[in-house]
Amino acid sequence: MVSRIEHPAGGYKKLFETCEELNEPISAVVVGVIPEWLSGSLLRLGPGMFEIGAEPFYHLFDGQALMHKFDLKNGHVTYYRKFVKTDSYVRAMTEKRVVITEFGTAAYPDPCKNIFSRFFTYFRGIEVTDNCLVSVYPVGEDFYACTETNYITKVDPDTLETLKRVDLCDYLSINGVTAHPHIENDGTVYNIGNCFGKNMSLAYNIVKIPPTQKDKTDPIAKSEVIVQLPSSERFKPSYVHSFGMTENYFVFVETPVKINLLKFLTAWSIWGTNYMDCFQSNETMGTWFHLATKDPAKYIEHKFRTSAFNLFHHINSYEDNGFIVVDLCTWKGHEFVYNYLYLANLRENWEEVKQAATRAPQPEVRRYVLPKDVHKEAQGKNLISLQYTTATAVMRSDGTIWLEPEVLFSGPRQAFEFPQINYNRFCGKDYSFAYGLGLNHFIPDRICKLNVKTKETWVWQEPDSYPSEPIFVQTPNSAEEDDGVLLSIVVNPGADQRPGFLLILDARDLTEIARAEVEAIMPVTFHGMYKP
Ligand SMILES: CCCCCCCCCCCCCCCC(=O)OC/C=C(C)/C=C/C=C(C)/C=C/C1=C(C)CCCC1(C)C
Ligand SMILES: [Fe+2]
Repeated sequence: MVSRIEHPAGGYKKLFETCEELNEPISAVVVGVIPEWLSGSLLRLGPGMFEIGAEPFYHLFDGQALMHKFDLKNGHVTYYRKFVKTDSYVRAMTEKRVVITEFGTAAYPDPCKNIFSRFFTYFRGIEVTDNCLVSVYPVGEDFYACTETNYITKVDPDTLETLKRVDLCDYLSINGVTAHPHIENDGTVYNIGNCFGKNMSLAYNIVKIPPTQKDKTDPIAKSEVIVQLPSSERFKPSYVHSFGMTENYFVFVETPVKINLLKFLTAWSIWGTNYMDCFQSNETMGTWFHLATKDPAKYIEHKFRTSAFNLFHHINSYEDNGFIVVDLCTWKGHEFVYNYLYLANLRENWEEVKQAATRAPQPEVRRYVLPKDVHKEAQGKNLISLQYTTATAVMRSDGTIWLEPEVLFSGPRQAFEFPQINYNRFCGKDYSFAYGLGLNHFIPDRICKLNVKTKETWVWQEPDSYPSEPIFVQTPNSAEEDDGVLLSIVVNPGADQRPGFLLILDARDLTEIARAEVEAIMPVTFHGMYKP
């Protein structure tokens, strides 16, 4: 699953260039035959504007949200994209400068304002961004583009029009929620987010949004916090990007990448500070695993500990004979991986890109196994009796349970990231296959498949081609877990014609079924969904 390709031409730099939105969908040229049953839309989000006039954005997670759509119908394909008209975007367009502070770029006061109005803007504090460049997901019958703050933006999945901004703080006690909710087949949405409570009390709150209501009222109005998980440090919550869910449990991994709350809250009144400035690593805590039951939603007090890693994406979790199996895309160590994702670094020439990635935390796909029942008398023994894994959990004299993982995939500076599974059928259940985007020194250059039971791997890769997270779509009425297709947006900036395409792979062996090519280059996209 490691890359066989180098990138001396630096075509990946195009992933980080501003593009224009489209006035109408454009037709694609289809090579191959698209399955008849594949009728729907691939929706994806990412940054599309990397500067406002002469003011650059500095970090990969700062550019203004661009929503992409590939429509598939009767073997034909069209491509469309629009900027999401967030406050961040609209005000930047109006004032022709960065108005709202983004993840790694601070906004400055309007130089045209007089000293008094600048003074009052200062004391209003810095506004939290609604730049929803990370993903899109359904809530009831609606679709929301999101980042990780308290703002989500309702969009029309057909026209890509921006409909309204929703402030989750109006309904829930949270400061933000992840862009990786879990969605059950009936439409129930679960998510997790930081909550900086009253008296500086800190917790991670799990929230539940019910499915479509009989009376057609907005399900978000009925959302609630169902359980609180404690923070390892009083004033420093950890950064949380995703969480795990089995049939009966929530799994939350608390990593050593911390938000310094005092800095975060005070920084908001100091011009020039951004979100990235507020992170700091805890060099001694390692990583903590937390469990809670789903129904009734209740925190479980066991103290699961392991060595330090960064975690962005859970792959899947499931229960097996009294154990909880948790598969993760980890990055070893406590240094924040996002420190390596400044645009200046990603736009470097290939040799420099490789050099920088050598110093960064190293990726590894790992399986951790947590015992549901823990007995004090079992001190010093491995509590895991599942025959198929080498993962261990050992109770120590202080009552903590030390976890050691089984490595499912490891390659130097070769990440299996942006994982996907056959979600509708296998989320929370014993499963075999994970699909992912292969990062070569942080550059996405292949699509990978991993059999988590046998560790067998498959790869799709082409020279000078930069794919996105592969989304699995199941063949209707199929029995096999991997009977379906993978959809990925690929750019090949060196191509003479039609440098961007929708790639359709057979999920069984990653062979190409078809591609739908367009006369456009798409900047990087992070996450998205297939809407049948
Ligand atoms: C697709 C290829 C990309 C090329 C390089 C990728 C390298 C990947 C390395 C690891 C994987 C990382 C995955 C991250 C994916 C992603 O989509 O991240 C985007 C995240 C964003 C934009 C997060 C924004 C978060 C904000 C603004 C949070 C704000 C807050 C806090 C920091 C504290 C609590 C309050 C609040 C306001 C929520
Ligand atoms: Fe993510």
